[in-house]
Amino acid sequence: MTQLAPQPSKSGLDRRLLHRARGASVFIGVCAGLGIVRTACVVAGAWLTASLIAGAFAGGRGLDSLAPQLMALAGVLAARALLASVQEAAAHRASAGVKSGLRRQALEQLMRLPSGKRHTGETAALLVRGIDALDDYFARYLPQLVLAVVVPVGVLVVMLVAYPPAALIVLVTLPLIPLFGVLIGLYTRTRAERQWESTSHLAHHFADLVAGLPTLKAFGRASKQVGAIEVTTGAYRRRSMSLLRVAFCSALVLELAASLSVAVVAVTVGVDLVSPHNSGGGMSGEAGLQTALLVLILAPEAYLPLRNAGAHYHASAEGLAAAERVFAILAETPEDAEDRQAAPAPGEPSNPNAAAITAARVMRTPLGRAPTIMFRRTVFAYPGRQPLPELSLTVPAGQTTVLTARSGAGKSTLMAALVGFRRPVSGSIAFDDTELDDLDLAAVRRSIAWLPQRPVLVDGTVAENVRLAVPDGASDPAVAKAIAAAHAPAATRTVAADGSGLSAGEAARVGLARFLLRVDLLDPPVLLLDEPTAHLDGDTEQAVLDSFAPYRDQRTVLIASHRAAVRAIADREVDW
Ligand SMILES: Nc1ncnc2c1ncn2[C@@H]1O[C@H](COP(=O)(O)OP(=O)(O)OP(=O)(O)O)[C@@H](O)[C@H]1O
Repeated sequence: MTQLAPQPSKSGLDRRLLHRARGASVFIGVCAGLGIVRTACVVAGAWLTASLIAGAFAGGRGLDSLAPQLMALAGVLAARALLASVQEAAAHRASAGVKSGLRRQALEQLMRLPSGKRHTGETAALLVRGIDALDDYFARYLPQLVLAVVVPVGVLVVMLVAYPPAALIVLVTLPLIPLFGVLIGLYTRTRAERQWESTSHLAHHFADLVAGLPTLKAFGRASKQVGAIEVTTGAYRRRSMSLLRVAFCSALVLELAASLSVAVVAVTVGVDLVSPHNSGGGMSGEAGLQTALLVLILAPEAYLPLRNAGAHYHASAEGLAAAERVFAILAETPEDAEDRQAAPAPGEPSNPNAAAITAARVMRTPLGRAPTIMFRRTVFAYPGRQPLPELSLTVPAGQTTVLTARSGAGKSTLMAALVGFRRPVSGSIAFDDTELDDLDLAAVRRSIAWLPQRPVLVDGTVAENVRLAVPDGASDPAVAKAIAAAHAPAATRTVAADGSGLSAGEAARVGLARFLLRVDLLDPPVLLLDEPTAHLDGDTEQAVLDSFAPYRDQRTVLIASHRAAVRAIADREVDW
């Protein structure tokens, strides 16, 4: 089983994030390049400012002789501003690329994993707001982190040449900033995780509440939810404030450490300037003042990027916590997801063959024409429930088999297992003589048309809903043919995702039209229909079954139904 627990990045540089993000290494290279130019600008700006002030005050030079230096200083300041905006633009571009890449990978992975117990609201919050929060990491923290390496080194080298005692003080005090930063960061990380938990919980709660609002109103319970929302939002507020508190305190600590260090440098330089013989620094006259000013201007610049990196780390903590969860999804295998959704309750049997089955999985060709389907001593189990009774069943090739077992016996579960959305905890499922676990699941799914008991609808027209049957889309005439055969509502009628706008029978017929379109266009050899006529009146049911008759020919058809009209078309009925 894959480790799903978050793995904190100790360095503040999340390697998995950079590895996953295509173009991130180019971005870091650009940041480093810009950082070197920026360091040169910082040093040049400091040197020009120092020589201007020293020239004017100690050298007594006029505006005419200082004009070239003033022009150069203006040029350096303009270049610095330009660099900052280029860096900002590059950072936002890189961040947008990383975010869309992560979203795409996560969505593709979610499509590959079996539908399970993942909460829609929580997943939506993770993929939208969570990934958006990475902006702070890529657009702010990462560039500062690169600057925090490049700028202090450049500044230290210049200070070492200009005035070694100040360089020594900066060298000794500079590590205090990252040290405090790491200590505070470790503390913040847990809080950021908790904060993200609150965000997910809130999103999940709201999504559930909105979905269930009609039912709550019908039972007069809607107003009671106000209290529950107050509790959830209260927890969210408290955690946000606690995270902000830590962020403010951390900024204060880093600011204090940097200010005290600069003060020590200033005192040393000041003392040396006043009494040059005391330290042997030889700071006197215009040159001495220029050196002193250069050191005083450069000293805060050495600490600034580190302080900024510390501050931006807090802003990026939420994005990093969300990224951990995205990585957990990306690391998940279909077996993990199934374990999560079908883990046997304590005391229930587990599937001892699971590891062997996974290891032996091989890619085979799609199913042959109308295969025989066999369930051999198959047991399904849902978490916290008694396993369903063991089932052995043969669905003969090219025939229509109707399952008439009682409600709750496991008919829908069995169909979901044939398309790989459920795995038995013991026993096996085979198409002809090949076990499902030895077949390529994607190919198996292409060979099956499945009409679930409650077809999923999306916001849009009936035609758009029907067209979802095939990945590559379908022509208007093909959609119209399927709609007519299923006696579904007009193609232009609008449908809401919750089914409102259509009666239950009409929604079922939209699902049926989608199913028939898939059969028409993909010609799958296996058809699974779960209660296809449950909401239809007798006449419509008969008309739908008549339209369906040609599709049954030469295919292995499995239908779950108790309806007499459906049972009448069966070659075989099975009850258990
Ligand atoms: N997601 C789930 N979590 C927990 N238990 C489940 C889940 N889905 C189904 N079950 C349980 O598994 C059993 C079989 O359910 P299933 O829907 O397969 O039965 P069915 O024969 O299709 O029922 P019906 O004829 O009413 O549609 C039931 O007891 C049901 O409560």
